[in-house]
Amino acid sequence: MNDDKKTLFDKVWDAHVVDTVPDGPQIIYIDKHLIHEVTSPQAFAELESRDLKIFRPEQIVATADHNVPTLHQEQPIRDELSRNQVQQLTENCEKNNIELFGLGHQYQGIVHIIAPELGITQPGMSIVCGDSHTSTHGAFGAIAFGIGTSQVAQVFASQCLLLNKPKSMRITVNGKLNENVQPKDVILYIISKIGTDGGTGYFCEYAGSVFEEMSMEGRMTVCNMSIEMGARGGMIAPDETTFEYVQGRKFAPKGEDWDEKVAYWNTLKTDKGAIFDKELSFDASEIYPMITYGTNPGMGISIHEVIPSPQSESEAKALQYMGLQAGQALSSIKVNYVFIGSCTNARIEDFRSAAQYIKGKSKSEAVKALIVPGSQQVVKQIYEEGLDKIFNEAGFQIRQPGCSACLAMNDDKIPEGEYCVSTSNRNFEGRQGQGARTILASPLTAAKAAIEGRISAFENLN
Ligand SMILES: CC(C)[C@H](C(=O)O)[C@@H](O)C(=O)O
Ligand code: SF4
Repeated sequence: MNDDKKTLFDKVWDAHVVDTVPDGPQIIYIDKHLIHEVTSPQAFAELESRDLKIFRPEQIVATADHNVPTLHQEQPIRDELSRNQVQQLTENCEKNNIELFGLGHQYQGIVHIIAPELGITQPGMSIVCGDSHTSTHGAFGAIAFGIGTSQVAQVFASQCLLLNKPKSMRITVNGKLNENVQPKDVILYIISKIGTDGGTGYFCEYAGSVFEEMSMEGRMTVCNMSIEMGARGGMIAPDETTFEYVQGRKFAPKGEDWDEKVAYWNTLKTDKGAIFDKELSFDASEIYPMITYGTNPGMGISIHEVIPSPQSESEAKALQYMGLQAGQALSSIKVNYVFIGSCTNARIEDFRSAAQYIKGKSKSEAVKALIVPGSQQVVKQIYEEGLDKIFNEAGFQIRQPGCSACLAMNDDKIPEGEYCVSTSNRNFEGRQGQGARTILASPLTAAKAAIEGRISAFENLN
């Protein structure tokens, strides 16, 4: 074993170890704690019941995203449960001096979209949130992962977590991506190959030319879905692309502090010869635009393939739920909804790529098409760049920021039995509404499905 050689994960982890239980777990310091309205109330209540104070409120950032409506956010929330949760978050933040970007705030949005865009997410940090898609922030070379509500309380009280170090895994993708392949397709492809438990027990580093050449927003899309292959989190070594993205953002380091940070961040790379517990590699040229046809994100195929035969009872059940049959062509599915949004794909680049395709076209009459920006800042960009006109002219509806139809926790639900081509990350039974049928895809593929009312391959594949 090459003990002196460290992985990117080791370097960031080791820098956060406060104490080690001999042959046991370690106490890890947490730099940033993100919270939202769904998983924080019980943790606040626990602290209160034990008469404990929030240890470092200045390291916590809150937003309201999961159950907020995406229409008329300026009005009181109609749904009682949602209204109470959002109200409770506001009260808890006020009481405990926690920065809240709540409804109506210029920085409000999906927690995994706002932290990076505000420069809160930085390389080398440890970041947690009571939310599984916290893995998104790993795109910056941070150790970022979702935690349960009792751990949220632990971090509130101590700014630390007691953790066992996960195993290490590296996924390398080299080569040149095919035309119309987006970062979403890369991660859907990986999950279709390794399955939804391929990363279980591991923290995954993505390496290779494909990720090196990818934009920060694309890297976030990839890391976001690490959790869907079972990994604790995913990360990508910070580089010039990362620094350029972070520099100048509201909470990014400035002046001398910036130079010092960049010097440190430059050291955050896996050493040559460092050993991973598991290594996988894929060839970029084999990746085509992807879609899912089942009820887990691993049930994915290239867009020009037909629905495969089920390999297990659960796959057969998934096909039944989806109303699909082995051998069926994707083009025969009548698409009812298209949802471009969620913490996977609701950043400006996602909307730019969709708008570029949509420009001058009209959506199919059979399709309801929703554009749900990930944050107020993304909304602003959409209007500044004139993308709103493209979407409106094509018959797409632009909503206000929130998790929206990614999960059926707010008003944006897909009706039973209907098909939704969605840029979100989960296609579980009932995820978008009871009986709703979710087909995961990239923003570009989703935009195309909205125009055509069906799923079809891009020209270069015909
Ligand atoms: C509500 C929250 C706990 C949940 C998660 O942890 O991921 C949600 O964000 C999701 O995507 O299912
Ligand atoms: S957008 Fe979807 S996946 Fe992301 S945090 Fe919200 S509910 Fe979870």
